[in-house]
Amino acid sequence: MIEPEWTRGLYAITDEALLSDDQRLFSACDAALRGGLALLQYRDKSDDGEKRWRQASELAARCAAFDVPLIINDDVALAARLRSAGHQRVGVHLGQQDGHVDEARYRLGPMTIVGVTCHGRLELAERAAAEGASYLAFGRFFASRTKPSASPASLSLLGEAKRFGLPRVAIGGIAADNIATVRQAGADLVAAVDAIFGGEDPESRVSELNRRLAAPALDS
Ligand SMILES: Cc1ncc(COP(=O)(O)OP(=O)(O)O)c(N)n1
Ligand SMILES: Cc1ncsc1CCOP(=O)(O)O
Ligand SMILES: [Mg+2]
Repeated sequence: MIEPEWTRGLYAITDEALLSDDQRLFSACDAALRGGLALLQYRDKSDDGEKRWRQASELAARCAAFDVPLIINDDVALAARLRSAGHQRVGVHLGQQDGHVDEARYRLGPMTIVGVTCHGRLELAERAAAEGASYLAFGRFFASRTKPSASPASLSLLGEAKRFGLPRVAIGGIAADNIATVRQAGADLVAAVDAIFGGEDPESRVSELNRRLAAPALDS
């Protein structure tokens, strides 16, 4: 089977503190998309529904121009609304408290990308795979400025999770100096907030991360 484009590479995640208004958010995401992303996630933990709809719809259009799927963090209803508005390549990322894969699939359609947080636990990955997740996200692997409270995960998990046959995402404190480590350990996708949006010039940051990601993993 030919793997879809989105199953390997860099996965950028937005942050409302780093990208605090529409102009910053859209220009940083455009720059990151130009640098070369496999996926972009809209992660906004506010409860401002009007802002979330406005920003997510604009990002969905921008992602479509680059043929990159947009993943909505936490919010199946927002993803469903975007899909109803014609944004077909919109998926969702679910944490352990964010709802069930089968319900998300029912609302969003069978081909939708539904990613699941598995922290550092293979039994969560096993369950998510059985429920029909599209990818399994593990982490955090390093200290994270964005989410310092995230529980730590061990790198060996990435190799062990190969048996589920789904793209493995590594997240948490990943930057230019450690991205090759998670790739070598088996990550198919590498997710990052701060390393992409935590400073100037997301396009160069993404290009540099992609350059370092290009080394083949030991298990592929
Ligand atoms: C790709 C990816 N992996 C993990 C997470 C974390 O999801 P969750 O555990 O639900 O925590 P919040 O992001 O909602 O704070 C993620 N968002 N994306
Ligand atoms: C959402 C999330 N879940 C685990 S770590 C993390 C934050 C990742 O951000 P950063 O790449 O800045 O560590
Ligand atoms: Mg969540």
